[in-house]
Amino acid sequence: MVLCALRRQLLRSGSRCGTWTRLLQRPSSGCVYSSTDGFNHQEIREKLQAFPGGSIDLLKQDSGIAVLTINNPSRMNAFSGSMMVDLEERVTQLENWTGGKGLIVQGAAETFCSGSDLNAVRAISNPQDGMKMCMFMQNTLTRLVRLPLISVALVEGRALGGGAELTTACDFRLMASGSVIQFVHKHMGLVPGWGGAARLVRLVGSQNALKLLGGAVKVDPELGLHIGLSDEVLEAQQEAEGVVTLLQQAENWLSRYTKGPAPVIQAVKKVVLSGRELPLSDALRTEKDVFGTVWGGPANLQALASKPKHK
Ligand SMILES: CC[C@@H](C(=O)O)C(=O)SCCNC(=O)CCNC(=O)[C@H](O)C(C)(C)COP(=O)(O)OP(=O)(O)OC[C@H]1O[C@@H](n2cnc3c(N)ncnc32)[C@H](O)[C@@H]1OP(=O)(O)O
Repeated sequence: MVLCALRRQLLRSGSRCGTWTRLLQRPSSGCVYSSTDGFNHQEIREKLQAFPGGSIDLLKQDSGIAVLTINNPSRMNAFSGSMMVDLEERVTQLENWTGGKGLIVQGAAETFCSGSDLNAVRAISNPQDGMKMCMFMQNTLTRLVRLPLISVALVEGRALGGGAELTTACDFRLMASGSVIQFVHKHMGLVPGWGGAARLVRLVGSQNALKLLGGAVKVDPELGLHIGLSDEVLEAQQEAEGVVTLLQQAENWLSRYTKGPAPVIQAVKKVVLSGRELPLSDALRTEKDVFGTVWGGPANLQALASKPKHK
């Protein structure tokens, strides 16, 4: 669906790869659904705002790593309607962050996210509203995936339903010991609708995805590592100066991949993203375009002047 929509968009506008490059530069235009699909962005925003509670908090740090916190602890960080709108706004802020390199998505109060707020879900349980919410969240999470930042979901406690789907919208998942990712949709008489199934298949393969969705399997850190859903298990750590929090551990893990100037790290994410999402010939052309943005750039010239040895 994502690729089809993307290809439709590319074909509509002529030069396919040039357009994809523009999408990478202005990812907010890379939504899956638009008015041509009958999607009325303003209408669904207003509907969602009618279900308030909680917040999505963004902290942009000088290190170039931002922390996005799903914050609704009294409901195990379930997504209220206003939090869905908040998330979209935070993603817009991140798209415009020229100095950004990395992103950590976490839940408040030692748990990740228990999916949609069931109170809001009950109120919009008719098919029309459900489809609108689904398109809104797919657009937002697709834009999250396509941020030019290397992203990590820090999973502590439970990531259930839409919370499990959110973890798949990040490049990496770090699972704290004792944490669980569970696609509980089947138990709710549903399938994922925020793009989580499509992304899961790409992450763990269709066999594993069928098992996780069909069995509503509880994925603990060990199973997560085994099937490639999780990239690392984080344990509570003690250091001479005190406890190293899970967030600090996640930042240390991510900073291995975000050292260097923002334009170079963003270019890294863009070439990997196009390789992940596009057919090979289109991905190669995009890689050429992104290469052109760093070739002869300040970091490249500085590296050439310093006669580097990569020992
Ligand atoms: C398309 C829909 C789909 C999606 O978006 O993709 C979904 O996400 S549907 C939602 C899927 N999630 C769930 O079904 C989670 C249901 N909740 C639970 O299973 C449990 O609450 C828990 C998350 C496993 C935690 O259990 P426990 O530790 O025993 O705590 P409590 O049950 O007492 O929860 C504390 C408090 O939080 C409220 N809560 C939890 N999850 C939600 C939620 N998704 N929506 C609304 N409220 C939620 C729970 O009701 C408790 O509130 P109080 O009773 O007022 O204390």
